[in-house]
Amino acid sequence: MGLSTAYSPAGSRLATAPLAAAAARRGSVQHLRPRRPLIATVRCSVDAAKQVQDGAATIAAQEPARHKTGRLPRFGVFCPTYDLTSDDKTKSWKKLVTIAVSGAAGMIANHLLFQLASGEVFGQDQPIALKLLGSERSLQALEGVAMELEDSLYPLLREVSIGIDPYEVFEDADWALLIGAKPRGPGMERAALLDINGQIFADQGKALNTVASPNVKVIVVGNPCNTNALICIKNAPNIPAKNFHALTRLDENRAKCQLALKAGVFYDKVSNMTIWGNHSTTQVPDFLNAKIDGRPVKEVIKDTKWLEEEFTMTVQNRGGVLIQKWGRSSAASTSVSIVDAIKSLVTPTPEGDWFSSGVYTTGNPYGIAEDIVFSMPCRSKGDGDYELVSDVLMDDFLWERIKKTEAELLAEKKCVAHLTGEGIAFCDLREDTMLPGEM
Ligand SMILES: NC(=O)c1ccc[n+]([C@@H]2O[C@H](COP(=O)([O-])OP(=O)(O)OC[C@H]3O[C@@H](n4cnc5c(N)ncnc54)[C@H](O)[C@@H]3O)[C@@H](O)[C@H]2O)c1
Repeated sequence: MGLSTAYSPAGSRLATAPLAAAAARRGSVQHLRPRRPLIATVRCSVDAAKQVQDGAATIAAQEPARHKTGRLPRFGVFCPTYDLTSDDKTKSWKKLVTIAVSGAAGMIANHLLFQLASGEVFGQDQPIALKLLGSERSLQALEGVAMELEDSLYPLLREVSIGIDPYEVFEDADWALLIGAKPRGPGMERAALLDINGQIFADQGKALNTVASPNVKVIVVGNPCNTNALICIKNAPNIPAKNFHALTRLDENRAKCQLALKAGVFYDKVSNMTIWGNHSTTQVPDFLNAKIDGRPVKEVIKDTKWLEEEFTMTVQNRGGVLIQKWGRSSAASTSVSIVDAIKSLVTPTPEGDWFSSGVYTTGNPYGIAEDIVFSMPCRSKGDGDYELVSDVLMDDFLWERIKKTEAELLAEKKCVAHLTGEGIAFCDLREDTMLPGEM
């Protein structure tokens, strides 16, 4: 397939010139770039690929350099020298799409990266470049991930690079899938988690603002994902707020599964499933608007008590129960739901249906508080953008619960005021609603 491997030495190519160009494109709002980390991004470049024609020769050739610099060569980072227009099979492929993934050495990414590289997400004519962001601690593991990608011979995977500096890894990204976050340690207050992870997403929002494609689409997975997405939005004023999503698709998929099981139908018969609000136990799986085989759920499942109590609680607590059983948070099904979330934005939503995503509330037609990230029903033409669905039913049961999850998000917002430029944080989270998927 003509992929040639470039084992480029760590720190060999710093991104100062491209960064300046990206900053110039952006115009006025600039953020001061934080201190460059000690280990710079290992970037894929055709130059680097040309340096080496043969992997064994490369390693041998780099040994002296390694001894001189004390740095190890980075494995798994590659870019091709192969010309895509040179044979019939690849001639009709689309322009390369650059996808940045944070937390790339983590459990969710370990599934997701291979789904992305296979063409399952963006299509079999869409070549991709993967730019993997890890923490300093996970850099070596990141090399292992990159090596596995390389060894999988995915024809559509044109480049892999790794790094720990978001200003380098997010450069020119068309998509940013922000998975990396710190898990909550034993005894850690939820407010402390909001602060620690919020700081990560403030930094990453600034980096996206400065170096990513101006129309980058961002999906925030790391928890607490709604508030992390809000922090990103506030730190990336040059990117439309509409481009940011917090992942609630896993909750939607869980809700569809439970309804299908109860109704005794195949899961693809369940449509119009909305998760409202926060990706936490206050989330609201909406059985009022959902349909089974085109009919309102309440016409098919007449057991209202089950819908209001068991169904709702099962969906809300699914992540926590899974952790108890599995000993870790959901990874494979989360990855599948990220794939679903992206596909929902790049393919037209089937007529009459919708999907759930945590999106920015300003201008929403439901009367939900403005300026938070709230899961709501969306439709897309398949162009990466979405519109909110306006024709939804509301009743007292649904509205009461929507207000509860809204109150939680407004309280979370106050906890991170120092990260959104809105003054001094004041954190008064009444209940500790364990986040599905959170350790
Ligand atoms: N929204 C959802 O539906 C959903 C579902 C499941 C899990 N999650 C959340 O996703 C996150 C990741 O889950 P996981 O199972 O992959 O965790 P994991 O611990 O296996 O992986 C996280 C990775 O992120 C890295 N990391 C930490 N800080 C980073 C930073 N600043 N930049 C880049 N990388 C960083 C870590 O080194 C680690 O490799 C968690 O916050 C989890 O709660 C969300």
